[in-house]
Amino acid sequence: MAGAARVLSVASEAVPLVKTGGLADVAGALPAALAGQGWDMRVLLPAYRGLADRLTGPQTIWRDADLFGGKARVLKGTLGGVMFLLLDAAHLFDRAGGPYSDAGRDHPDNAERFAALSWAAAELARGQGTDGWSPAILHAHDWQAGLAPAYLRYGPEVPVRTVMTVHNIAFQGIAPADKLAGLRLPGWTYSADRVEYFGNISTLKAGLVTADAITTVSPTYAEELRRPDYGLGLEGVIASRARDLHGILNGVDLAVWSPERDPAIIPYSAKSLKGKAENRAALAAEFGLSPADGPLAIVVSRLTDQKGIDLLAEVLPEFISAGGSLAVLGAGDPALEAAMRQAAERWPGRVGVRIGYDEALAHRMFGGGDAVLVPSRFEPCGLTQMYGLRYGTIPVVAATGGLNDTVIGATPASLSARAATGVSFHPVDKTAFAGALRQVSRLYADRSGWTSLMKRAMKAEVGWEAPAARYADLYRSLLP
Ligand SMILES: Nc1ncnc2c1ncn2[C@@H]1O[C@H](COP(=O)(O)OP(=O)(O)O[C@H]2O[C@H](CO)[C@@H](O)[C@H](O)[C@H]2O)[C@@H](O)[C@H]1O
Repeated sequence: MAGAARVLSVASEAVPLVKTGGLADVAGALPAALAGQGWDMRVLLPAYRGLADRLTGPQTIWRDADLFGGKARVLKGTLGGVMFLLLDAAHLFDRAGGPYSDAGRDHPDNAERFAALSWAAAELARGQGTDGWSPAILHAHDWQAGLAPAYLRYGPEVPVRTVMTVHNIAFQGIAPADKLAGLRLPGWTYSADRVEYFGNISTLKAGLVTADAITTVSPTYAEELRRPDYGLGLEGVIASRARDLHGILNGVDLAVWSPERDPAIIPYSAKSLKGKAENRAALAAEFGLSPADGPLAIVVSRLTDQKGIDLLAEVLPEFISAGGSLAVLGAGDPALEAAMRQAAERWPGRVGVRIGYDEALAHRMFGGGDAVLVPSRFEPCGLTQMYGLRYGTIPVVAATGGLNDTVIGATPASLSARAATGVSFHPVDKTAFAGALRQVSRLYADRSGWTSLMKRAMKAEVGWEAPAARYADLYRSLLP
């Protein structure tokens, strides 16, 4: 590359600073991978409470006396080799709770909070930073950054190209129409081909109609998004931009997710699987399980409808009576949390549940589990099935979205061709899921067949190198 091209990536969460889900994994690891391939990357995030203290050598590079109702500045600093920019605006981000909610209730001013993030991104893209750095490309992630390409498009022209990535179209950044001026959108943008969406404003739609290119996180999801049952109201917008839409699979950060060097577990590899058995015993003990002869399955997930956790509750009786055991880590919908707790009470020693969010425990679960269950109704990409591949924790997935693109389901043909890396089922319902679990129990009973399956899974390419190269190609295609 002639001189490192500059890219400003904008998101509401990114590892290692703040994470509530897969968006953070991607918004943190993709820029790091691209920086490794020679791109000059910066990642803009809100400075939620306490975050600014974690940057090394923070420097102020932008100030605003009134950013949606208060003083703001952008701090620049590095962390883990990545250049982060933090939008420090106490009236918007220095508060109790998580990035989006506190005690289960959304922050009431989320529209303004993330409009402010997008506004600051657009200002930096316009060269307003005081350190002389301005990007050639602005890369916006999900609805929280959707207004950034819109502010650029609807304001004075600048030579900055924009990319909008959809990690989950179910979150659309809906705000009431009367917030238009409050969100600094000109009146004329309230039309069906701009930010208006069924009588409201959608910040995701704003990004989708204004960005130069759109990406989503798997080829199958890119196809699915054109259909009403997956596009969830935005299918028309997606279809109208089909030529600019790219499905690029996520990767896994192999520095964090590799059984050979994971400090949370006893290390093992495809060549030496001994540690896996020790991790399994430790995991069973940690969850108070005494597994029978069948597989020890794990679930690490938000407990929501999207993730098909209600189906899990329905198929458990048969799986348990066939000798399976289950360890669940997750949080989310109170009814699904309760269903998981009930399962643990009903099958003590066979089902163990931890409600909460625990990164280290997630590592121990992938280290010790035999199979990871991902029965999602829709899944833009999904990361846990890829962790499963890496750790030889066989993914059992619904054949949708990225699950379909990353796991080769076991069939007589794929098994005899030695291509299978997991088990997949379709349609996403109780009957098909139960059938998949029967298949898992059968495959597991054949110990040498299961070991071959594990070894093959562990060799699947799931790192960031190839996906980052695809983003790099896309960026290059946009540059003048
Ligand atoms: N209780 C818990 N404790 C510890 N860790 C937990 C946890 N619950 C979840 N996690 C972790 O959070 C991440 C979840 O990522 P996913 O990609 O599976 O789904 P998510 O729906 O959040 O992401 C959305 O964005 C990503 C990124 O593009 C897409 O892959 C995905 O399909 C889309 O729905 C994983 O790293 C997982 O290990």
